[in-house]
Amino acid sequence: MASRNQNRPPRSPSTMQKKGVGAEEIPSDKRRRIGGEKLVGLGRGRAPFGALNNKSEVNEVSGAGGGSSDGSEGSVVDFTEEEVDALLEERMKKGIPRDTKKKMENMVDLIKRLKQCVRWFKGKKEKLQTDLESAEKKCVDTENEMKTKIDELNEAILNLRTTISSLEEKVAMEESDKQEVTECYRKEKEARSVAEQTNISLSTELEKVCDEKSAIERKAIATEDLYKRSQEYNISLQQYNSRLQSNLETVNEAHKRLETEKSSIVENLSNARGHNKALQEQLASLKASQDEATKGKDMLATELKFLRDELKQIRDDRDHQLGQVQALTGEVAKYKEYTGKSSEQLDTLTVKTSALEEVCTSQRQQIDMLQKQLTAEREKLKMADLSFSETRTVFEKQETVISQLRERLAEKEFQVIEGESLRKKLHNTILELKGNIRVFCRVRPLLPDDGPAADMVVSFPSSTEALGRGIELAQSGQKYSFSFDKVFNQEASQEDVFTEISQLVQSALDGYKVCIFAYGQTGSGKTYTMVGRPGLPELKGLIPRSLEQIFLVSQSLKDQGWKYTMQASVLEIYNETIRDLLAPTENPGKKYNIIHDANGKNTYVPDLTIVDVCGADEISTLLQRAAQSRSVGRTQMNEQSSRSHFVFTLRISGINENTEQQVQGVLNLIDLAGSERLSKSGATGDRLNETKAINKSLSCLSDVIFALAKKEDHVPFRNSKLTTLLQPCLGGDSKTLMFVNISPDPTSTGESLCSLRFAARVNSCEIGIPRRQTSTKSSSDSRLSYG
Ligand SMILES: Nc1ncnc2c1ncn2[C@@H]1O[C@H](COP(=O)(O)OP(=O)(O)OP(=O)(O)O)[C@@H](O)[C@H]1O
Repeated sequence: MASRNQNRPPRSPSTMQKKGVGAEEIPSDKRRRIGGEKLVGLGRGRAPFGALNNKSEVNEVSGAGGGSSDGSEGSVVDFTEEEVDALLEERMKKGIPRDTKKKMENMVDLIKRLKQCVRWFKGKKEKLQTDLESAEKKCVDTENEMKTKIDELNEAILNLRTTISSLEEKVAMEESDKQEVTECYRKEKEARSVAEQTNISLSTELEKVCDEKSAIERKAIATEDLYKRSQEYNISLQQYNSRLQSNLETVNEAHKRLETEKSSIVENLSNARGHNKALQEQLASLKASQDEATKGKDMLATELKFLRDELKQIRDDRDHQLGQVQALTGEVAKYKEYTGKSSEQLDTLTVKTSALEEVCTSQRQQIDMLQKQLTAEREKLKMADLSFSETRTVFEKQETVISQLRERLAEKEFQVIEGESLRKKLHNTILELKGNIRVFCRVRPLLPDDGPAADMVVSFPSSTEALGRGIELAQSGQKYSFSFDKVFNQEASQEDVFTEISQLVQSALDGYKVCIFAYGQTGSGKTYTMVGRPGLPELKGLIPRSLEQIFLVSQSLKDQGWKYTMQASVLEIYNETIRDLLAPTENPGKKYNIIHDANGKNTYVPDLTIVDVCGADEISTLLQRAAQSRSVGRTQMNEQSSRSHFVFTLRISGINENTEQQVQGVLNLIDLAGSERLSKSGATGDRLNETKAINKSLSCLSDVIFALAKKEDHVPFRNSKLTTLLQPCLGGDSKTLMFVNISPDPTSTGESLCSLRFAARVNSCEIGIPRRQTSTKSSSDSRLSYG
């Protein structure tokens, strides 16, 4: 503002007059300058003006002013514009008086005042002239000054422009900074609002925590004492634990030893059995030869007796004939003495005698022969007796060996039973130590429809600690490593996989709830793992193999007094609806509910078909029936995709007649529906709804597992049919195994990564300690439960 006033040229008084600027508009200092040095006379200057209007006033003023009333020209009176105008118009206003004298006086007075006015004007003009000159000079000076100033200002403007452009740059920079800052601010604002919310919730929590803290503090005092005692107890527990650890190690070693011993015993046993069999056969043949010998001996004895009788007869005959011969000889002598007889009679007698002698001789020979025969037979008998006693000794020896072997066999069998129960205990201890949910991973081989083998995305680490337990997945140049309880590569056969789970399956016979389920994306090999390929015995899956083992072992346990009964049911959960896959007739509208018993430990599905099964062959028929009824569909990922969760349940009731012990085990074998993202499944319409239902129930399953792992108060079992059904199996006291099936197809890497991440989280869960279901005879329930 100051510079603008400096630049404006000063207004000349004439200009001011032209523009009709009133005296009151002129600043007082300027008015004084207009009055000049005559300011003192301003009061007097008004006198002529007053005189113009009022004559008496003029006279008074004239009197006071001295010589001015005569119209002397020396004095200068100050006029205002109004006074000048009034002076000029006075004559017109007053008109011309008729009286000439008066007229003259007025005229003189007017002329006087006009002269005074003219003088004032002149003085003023001079003054104005001087002022103008000085003003012009000033103006020139000011102009020069202005020019200099303008130059300076131009220079300043240039400088300012440069400054402005640099400032503009700065402003642009500042603007972008500002935008960044605004963005940061917005983010911070969001973060702040989140933080505020967190803060609020934290405050609430803090309050709660404070309350809890005070409660805890109160408790802490009470607990402190307890703590001290606990510490002592803890120390003793630690000692106990270390003892247990060392015991475990020794037990493990003992177990290994027992295993080796068991295998050698089993081998010995089979050798002994073979030997026993040979001995039995030998014994049987010896018995047969002994029988033969006894028979021979009896025959010889009979023969001997017969020979003896015969000999006696012959001897009697001989004696008789000798008597006859002697009688005849006496007679012959008598005849010869008394020769009264004819020579013919003598000849006859001689012939008779010689015939008798011949008979005698032949009989003697016969007797000799018979005696020889008798001696030979006696020899034979002796020999037979000898061999009989030898055979008896051998037989007795063999009987001793057999009884010894039997004793050893019984001993070994006892050891085997003990070893078996130790195995069960150790197996359960191992499971408890590992946590009762375990995860096995299986990678299927590349199929012809998969991507090229060169792009293999799955690999298996070969380091000692990760061998058979580690898996690596490559995605976008990054490698993700996972580790599970067991990892099966593409080469693992169905039998290899089953061997690893056979112990777990067997514990269903020991009275545990066992749940094995296969999880994975569509086409990753879940059904192959669980069911296998029908019609190809070597490709049978876990379900048929498990059931075969259960029946085989249940048969072998008969020797120990165990009797088992089994009931099977098969259902599927399709779009959150239960379907009975063994129902004799199709009943599409039928609704099946899931019911928990009072303590929540057992779950039932009333009206579900339950089949009593006695052998593995029955099971395969049931599985075929169920497989035919199962809902399958086609997805982009698998031609025959299982669109439902398939649940096979075998309830096992066992009773030991020797010990009165009763066990109730449950084996749940589940082939879950494929877990794939909606985008990847390519599903639309009904298939889309199916996929949504599948994903919902699988996410419910993971929610339940994680809630259990975090030991949350509320576990959302009821959020899906699958988790409601499996509540007793997942709820803690069952043995659970999850198979995560992986496809090596490079296009499935994303899905595989999701599955592996889920499985890794499950693997880190501990959901409780498995409990054996034992009961007395009376407390058993005939309904089929899922846990
Ligand atoms: N270990 C394996 N060895 C050989 N072939 C396999 C193996 N695992 C899976 N396959 C084959 O891969 C294909 C897909 O397997 P499968 O049907 O079992 O997958 P899935 O996970 O059950 O799929 P969905 O969830 O869609 O039912 C089948 O042709 C199957 O025979």
